[in-house]
Amino acid sequence: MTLKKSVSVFGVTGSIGTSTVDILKSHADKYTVDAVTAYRNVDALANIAKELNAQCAVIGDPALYQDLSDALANTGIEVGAGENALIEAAARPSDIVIAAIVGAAGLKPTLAAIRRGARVGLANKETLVCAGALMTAEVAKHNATLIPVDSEHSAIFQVLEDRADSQVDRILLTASGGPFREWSLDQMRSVTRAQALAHPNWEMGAKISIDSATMMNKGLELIEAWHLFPVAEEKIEIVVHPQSVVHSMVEYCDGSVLAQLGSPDMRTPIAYALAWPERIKVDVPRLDFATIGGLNFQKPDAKRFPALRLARQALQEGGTLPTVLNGANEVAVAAFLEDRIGFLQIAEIVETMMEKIGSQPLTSLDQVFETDACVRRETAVYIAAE
Ligand SMILES: NC(=O)C1=CN([C@@H]2O[C@H](COP(=O)(O)OP(=O)(O)OC[C@H]3O[C@@H](n4cnc5c(N)ncnc54)[C@H](OP(=O)(O)O)[C@@H]3O)[C@@H](O)[C@H]2O)C=CC1
Ligand SMILES: CC(=O)[C@@H](O)[C@H](O)COP(=O)(O)O
Ligand SMILES: [Mn+2]
Repeated sequence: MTLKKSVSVFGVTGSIGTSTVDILKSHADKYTVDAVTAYRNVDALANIAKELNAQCAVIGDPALYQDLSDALANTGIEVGAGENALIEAAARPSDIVIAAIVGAAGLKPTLAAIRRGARVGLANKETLVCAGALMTAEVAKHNATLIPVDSEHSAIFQVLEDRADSQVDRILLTASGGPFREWSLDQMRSVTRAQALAHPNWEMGAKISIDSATMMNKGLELIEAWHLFPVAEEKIEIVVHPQSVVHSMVEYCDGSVLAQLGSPDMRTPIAYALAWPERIKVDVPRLDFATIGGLNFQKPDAKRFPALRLARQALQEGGTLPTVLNGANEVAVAAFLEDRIGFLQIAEIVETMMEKIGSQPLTSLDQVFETDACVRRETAVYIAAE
């Protein structure tokens, strides 16, 4: 009989969070649940905490402490609220932490889990974009384990094994191209919020859906891949693959290309991060190749999707530039979702902030937090003045 593993889920009310809940419920013989967290969604958090028999529930917004306490009264579930409570929850001794908070808000709790040597299933790509080198150094220092949950990075992780950089010729990061893959720049000028949120293949939270539509998601994933896998930046290529069936590929020095394929359903990579190095059964739709018929691949269009160029520039220049790119993008995406700016302005604003703020050598995590806060302030001021 194998011992059950305890799991904490940060961002449990979100798209990745609820897919994780689904797997944990169907494998209750293998996993217990320690901490679950959300930001403002008290009712959903309380219901999930009760359903999973969690030990502890934390709400990010400190003003909602009493609401959560009331919702969990007489359950025996510990309750916390605010950023420090999120960090404390990550420091609790669960075996596995699924890091699925959206945006740079996920950085500090993820860091706390890494610092106690946990296994972290990382969905929160912004953590690696903002502070990749510092985070991977923390992983090594504390003997933590980082398992990518992002579908492309899970694919690469599954086919890369422990190959040395010298044996890898290319990492081929696949991109759906998003809802505007075939739209002209003129058409893209008047994109609505609803059109941008309608991803062709994946059901995801609002922020990453907009990132997919601008293809900034693939830019963030380029930076994420570079931090996760030991290859030179120029060996990471982005290829548009509209079906999102091939989740990414690795080309080796002998010409072999290994790919991981599957239905576009995040329960597969989440389950892999939970069960690694084993696999567990997941009830996802299976691929029917005869019905799919064909798989297509094409070059991304850097003119219509400037976010790709900006992300590669941030990766090449390094320092705090990826932090600037990420912070400006988060603020611009929020402004687009509130109908305060147009779709094409998102990348324009990111580019302006990268030029305005520039890059400093990366020295400490405190510097990352300060840069992130400064970029957010300046981007908000810039948007308000536009
Ligand atoms: N969705 C997907 O398929 C994929 C997502 N990812 C990455 O995973 C992460 C999560 O994405 P997704 O699940 O789509 O996002 P969602 O918006 O669906 O969920 C976000 C979660 O984070 C919580 N949250 C939001 N803001 C804060 C904050 N300031 N402090 C604490 N918690 C917060 C939300 O709580 P509340 O509900 O209370 O607001 C919610 O639980 C992102 O980094 C994304 O890029 C990667 C690959 C695929
Ligand atoms: C499911 C997942 O991993 C997302 O990051 C997805 O890849 C988004 O699709 P795009 O390829 O359109 O960015
Ligand atoms: Mn992805």
